[in-house]
Amino acid sequence: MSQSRCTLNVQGLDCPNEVAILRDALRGMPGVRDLGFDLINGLMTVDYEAGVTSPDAVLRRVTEKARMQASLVGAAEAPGEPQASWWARNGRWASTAGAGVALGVGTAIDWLGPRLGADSGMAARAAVWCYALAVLCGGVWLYPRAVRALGRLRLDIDVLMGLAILGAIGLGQWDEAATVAFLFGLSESLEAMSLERARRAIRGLLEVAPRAAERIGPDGKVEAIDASLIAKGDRLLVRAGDTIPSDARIVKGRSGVDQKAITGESVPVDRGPGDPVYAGTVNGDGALEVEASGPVSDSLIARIVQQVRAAQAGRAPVERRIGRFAAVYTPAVVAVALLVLLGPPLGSWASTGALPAWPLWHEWFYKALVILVIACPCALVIATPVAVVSGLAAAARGGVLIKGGEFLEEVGRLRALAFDKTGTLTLGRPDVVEVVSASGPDEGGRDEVLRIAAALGDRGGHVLGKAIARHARDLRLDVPAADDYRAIPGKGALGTVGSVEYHLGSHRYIDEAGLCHPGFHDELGEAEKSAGTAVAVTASSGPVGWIRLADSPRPEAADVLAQLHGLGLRTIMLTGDNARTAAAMASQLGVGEQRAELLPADKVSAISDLASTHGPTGMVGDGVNDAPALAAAAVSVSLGGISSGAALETADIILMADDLGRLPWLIRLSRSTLANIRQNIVLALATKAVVLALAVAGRANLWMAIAADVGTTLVVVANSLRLLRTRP
Ligand SMILES: Nc1ncnc2c1ncn2[C@@H]1O[C@H](COP(=O)(O)OP(=O)(O)OP(=O)(O)O)[C@@H](O)[C@H]1O
Ligand SMILES: [Zn+2]
Repeated sequence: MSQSRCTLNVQGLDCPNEVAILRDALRGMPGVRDLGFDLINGLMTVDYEAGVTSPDAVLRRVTEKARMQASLVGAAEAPGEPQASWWARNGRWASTAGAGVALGVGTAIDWLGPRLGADSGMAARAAVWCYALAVLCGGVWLYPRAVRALGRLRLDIDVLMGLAILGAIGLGQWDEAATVAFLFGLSESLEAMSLERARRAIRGLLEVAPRAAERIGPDGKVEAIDASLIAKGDRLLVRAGDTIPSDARIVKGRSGVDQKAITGESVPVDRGPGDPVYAGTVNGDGALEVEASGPVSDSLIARIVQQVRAAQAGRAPVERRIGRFAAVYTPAVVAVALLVLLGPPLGSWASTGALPAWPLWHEWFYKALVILVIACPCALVIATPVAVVSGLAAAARGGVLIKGGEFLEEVGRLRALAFDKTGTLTLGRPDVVEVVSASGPDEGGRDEVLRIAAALGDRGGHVLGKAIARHARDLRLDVPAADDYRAIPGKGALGTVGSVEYHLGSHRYIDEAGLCHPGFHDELGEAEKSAGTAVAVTASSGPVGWIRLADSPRPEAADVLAQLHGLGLRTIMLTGDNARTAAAMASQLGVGEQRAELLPADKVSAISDLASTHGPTGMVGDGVNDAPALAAAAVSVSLGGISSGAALETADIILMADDLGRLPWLIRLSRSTLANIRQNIVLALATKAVVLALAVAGRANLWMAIAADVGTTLVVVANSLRLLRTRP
């Protein structure tokens, strides 16, 4: 039995209310493991045991038990506009408008009737009919849901509003009941509208790949096809200025390609035959002929969109905390309402032995109704998901892929950031700058050192070894094959060349292996003072020579580090390189702190050590050989998502471009998201507190309470959507 996942597009899934209904409907269903909800896109993901249940069974359960319209969404396919009926799309507005008109007419009759000399009794009756109509229209969506929620013994917004309307009618205040129904309908319509806007904005951000493509047939004829039909190996024509329809390799042509859709940076990158290009990126001035590397659904941009969707569906910790708060908040406010309703009469009963007369009850009952309305947690509950989703989408557009709301949240809380040196702070492309033979300064000795080092380097995947092998080949030396190759991570490597065992590695490594000689030791020590990294080459009989390699720092690194310091973060460089080289690089870049000569396991313990001294510590690496340290950090960031598939898998956050430039922006984005959530919560709570105080004092009426609730919800959503406009 295997774990599978399916996604359902559920109509009307935009409030925590529906989440509760769906959870109830699927509770206890055999084979259903876990549910995820994406309120912005109206999606529900279901993790289930294939073989025990199926997507169709889940879908049936949703339509039958939860009575909600739903459809299955293919994994790769974008959940496009749902095929909704006119009523599903415009029903809310229509019924709200109906309620508004009825309310307006009722108020007019109520007010003008007697003044125009009509029979006041008749005018009042006519007005009540209008109000009743408004109550009916404004609440058409509400009543069935309220009844269903009551059936499940849930006190949700629908029940609270239903009670408020019913209560007002019970008090004979038809005008109030009508106002509540109308305002509630209006709030739902406005909320649905602003969520739909958010939905569209996010879809627009992420769905950049074109839907059409031009395929070149074997006969050379060009045919227009739907992008979804592209298969691996198809020849495609990409005209100048066109968006590239799928990930591909260039066969013919040369052009500047704008990779903004993926990296967030609008700089044309020169691309020619053999180079990869990606779906969603924009071709410059040259026409290209490319060979598709797979269907559009496998493209990098599709994977990014899927990741962002999955991240949106997950719940950030703040969101969970708010959910827990709301679970306490609503019952607490309802308790206050009961207290306000029952406190005074019970008090007077205790002192006089009789319950007060009805007219007195009237006032308390009304107060209690107002408080019930305040008990709605909607503005509070919606505050976080919209902010998080907007933040995730803004990040994706800026070329930063964040795998979950929790990481977006966490990265703003970091106190320190550790960086791997090679490939992260440096370009990771070292060049050989000096070769010295232990046997003397003649050319033949130097070539021998290079040939042996290259033979070993060729066998392994270490950047230094590979750089040496490349250098030897550039010099047209013939590099022998090494046997019995073995790498010792963080130290070096050994192997036999022509039946002699050789070692290639750090000075520390050959010292520890007892392969160093006093004179060589001092010379190598001197060499280590110069820029770069010196690696020693030794045989079991003694030193052969050393090779010094230099790696240049990333051009943006110093500036990025300075900006991070400006944001109050500590920066630490972690490296396996020797202490001198590390110190030189650290001071050149302005890194706050550095730790050198670390073995891979030391990097992991360095992370936990930093976390205990500085607080939450993140780690930035290239995802190639620093996976354990990345996994140990509070948040891991890797760079170069566009050039290395590995980077996409290993970290929580991926800078798609092959540079560090977005790092300070990411921190700022995360902090503004957190600030945004805080503002929303403070605003929602403050409005509620004010209205609650007014209500208890008898100074608030129903429409005020609802208007405050609706107003806050709208302001909160609008405030969150501001994050979408955060650009690097
Ligand atoms: N396969 C190898 N070939 C040559 N030298 C090696 C090899 N493996 C390790 N070394 C030596 O050990 C040192 C530390 O290696 P390690 O791989 O931990 O760090 P690094 O990749 O150079 O730097 P960083 O830790 O910043 O990524 C290197 O500087 C090098 O001197
Ligand atoms: Zn030594």
